[in-house]
Amino acid sequence: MTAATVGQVRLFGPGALLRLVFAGLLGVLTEVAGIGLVGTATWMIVRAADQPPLAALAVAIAAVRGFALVKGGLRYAERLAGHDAVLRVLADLRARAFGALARPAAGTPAVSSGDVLSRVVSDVDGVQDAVLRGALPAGVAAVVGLAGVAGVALADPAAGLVLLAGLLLAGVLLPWAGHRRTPRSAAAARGELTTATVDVVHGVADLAAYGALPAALAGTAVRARRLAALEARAATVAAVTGGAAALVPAVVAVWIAVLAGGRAAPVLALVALSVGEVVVPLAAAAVRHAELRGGLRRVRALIATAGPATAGPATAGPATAGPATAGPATAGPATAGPATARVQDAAGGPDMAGAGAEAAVEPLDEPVELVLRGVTVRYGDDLPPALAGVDLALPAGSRVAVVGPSGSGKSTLLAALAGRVPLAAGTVDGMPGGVEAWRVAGGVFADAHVFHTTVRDNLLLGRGGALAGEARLRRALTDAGLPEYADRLDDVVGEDGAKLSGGQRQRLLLARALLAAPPVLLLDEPTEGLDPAAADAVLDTALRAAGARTVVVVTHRTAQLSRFDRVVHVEDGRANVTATTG
Ligand SMILES: Nc1ncnc2c1ncn2[C@@H]1O[C@H](COP(=O)(O)OP(=O)(O)OP(=O)(O)O)[C@@H](O)[C@H]1O
Repeated sequence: MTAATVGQVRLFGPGALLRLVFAGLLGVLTEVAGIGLVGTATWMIVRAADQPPLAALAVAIAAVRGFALVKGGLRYAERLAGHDAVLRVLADLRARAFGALARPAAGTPAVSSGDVLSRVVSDVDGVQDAVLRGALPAGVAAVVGLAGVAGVALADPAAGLVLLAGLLLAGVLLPWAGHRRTPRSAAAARGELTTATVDVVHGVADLAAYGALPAALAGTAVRARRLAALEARAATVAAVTGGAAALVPAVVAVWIAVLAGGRAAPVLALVALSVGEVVVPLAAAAVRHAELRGGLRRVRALIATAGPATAGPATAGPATAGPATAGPATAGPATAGPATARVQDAAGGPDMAGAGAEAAVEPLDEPVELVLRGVTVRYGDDLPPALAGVDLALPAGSRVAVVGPSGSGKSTLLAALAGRVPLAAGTVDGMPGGVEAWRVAGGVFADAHVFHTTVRDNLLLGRGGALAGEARLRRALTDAGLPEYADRLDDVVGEDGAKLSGGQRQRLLLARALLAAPPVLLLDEPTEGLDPAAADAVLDTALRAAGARTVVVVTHRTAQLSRFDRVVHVEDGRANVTATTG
């Protein structure tokens, strides 16, 4: 998808444009009624000072009443028409955005669900602001401003010139300056933040299991602060330019009052003030438009990825929902990912050094013997125990297979060893003092998550985010049976490994666990998704790579059992240990 292709995507069709023009026309009439009201009322007050007969003021009195009534009615109609047009545009845009997501054209790059959330919700909603607070008021201001200048100039050319100068300053110069000074990257920053947040929420168990949660939260906080800083800057620019613009009509009115003199002066001054008020909101609207610009482009880019079947509903007129085959939608947050040291540096927050240092851990090298005594785990008071009084010794360096029917408690046993579930009764003895449980026992759990970031960053989670030499990363990948990614460390793997096959995803998780290398390596079905021969080969290399560490593997493959010293049979939350002959 080229920039030109994206640029050609129309956000609304001719039908919506007609409705918007109608709303704009009502807006112009509303403002004219307002200006007429102010002008007539001022003239009437000035004239009343001469104490003329009431009949001389009758027409003016009727006109004031008429303008006031008409203005209220027109304002209501204008709001109705404007919102109706915009809400139709939004409904249509959402349908097209969902259509593009449901049936993307061939070759469309994947967008993370967090980023999609940001595009479909806040970016599409931004169109409402862009139209109602930007395009419509700008159109109305242009027409009313020109008509106002012409009217005032007819009565007093010098006053007309002053008004023109004021309108150019408040309605063109200040909005232009505000537009230029507003940071453009807020929409992309918002997308990055939602992507990172969704990733952290989905991967929170893994982040906790590898002790990387504080760093990930710190990284997300940095993105949040960055977005807040961009929004604060935009708000400051809007306040400064909007405040300056608000002063202009008052100065213009005083100037015209002095310039015109006589009875016409108050009428001209107040009419000029009313015309000036129409352009004042444009300064804030320009800043808002600058903020929304990135979002609007992202919406266009998303719609441009629609496949041929989703050329949009009949009313949409998306002329170019054509073949989109290359390039990411926008400067997308493809590598938001968990907060590793590298990502944090890029984000540049002040507290990142601390978070990175906290994350820098080396694997524990001491041998550990864990012993479970009477361990009972319950997931709810009214539920039967998932583990019921399990006794199990895991000598240092032992190789233990855990087998049993589905739902028998195998994963819960691993969770108990890793300290991931509270024990209703019993103890896990042998944990070295002063060391977090995740550094002693960890690995691949049933709910393991692959982060929407690079292969490298996914592996580094297994080192608590600490930088590891490329050679170690490559060896972990090779040991886990994923050598094809040894030279692709910077490939982004998609949301929860969407760009990997099921088997590759599993091997990436295994590589992460091998790199973390805790003294007790827990692997919950690490070769799931591989064919039997590949599963056996990967298990062999993984067991070899684990060296002197204890390895506990949940497996359904009885053919693999000969590789273990002992087999734990789990049934209804109870464990029976048998030694193997292999
Ligand atoms: N978070 C949870 N909340 C409630 N019940 C749970 C939870 N996790 C597991 N259980 C229940 O605890 C029991 C043991 O589950 P566990 O996941 O340990 O079994 P498993 O042997 O690993 O199964 P599988 O081989 O299918 O993965 C099951 O009855 C399961 O329904």
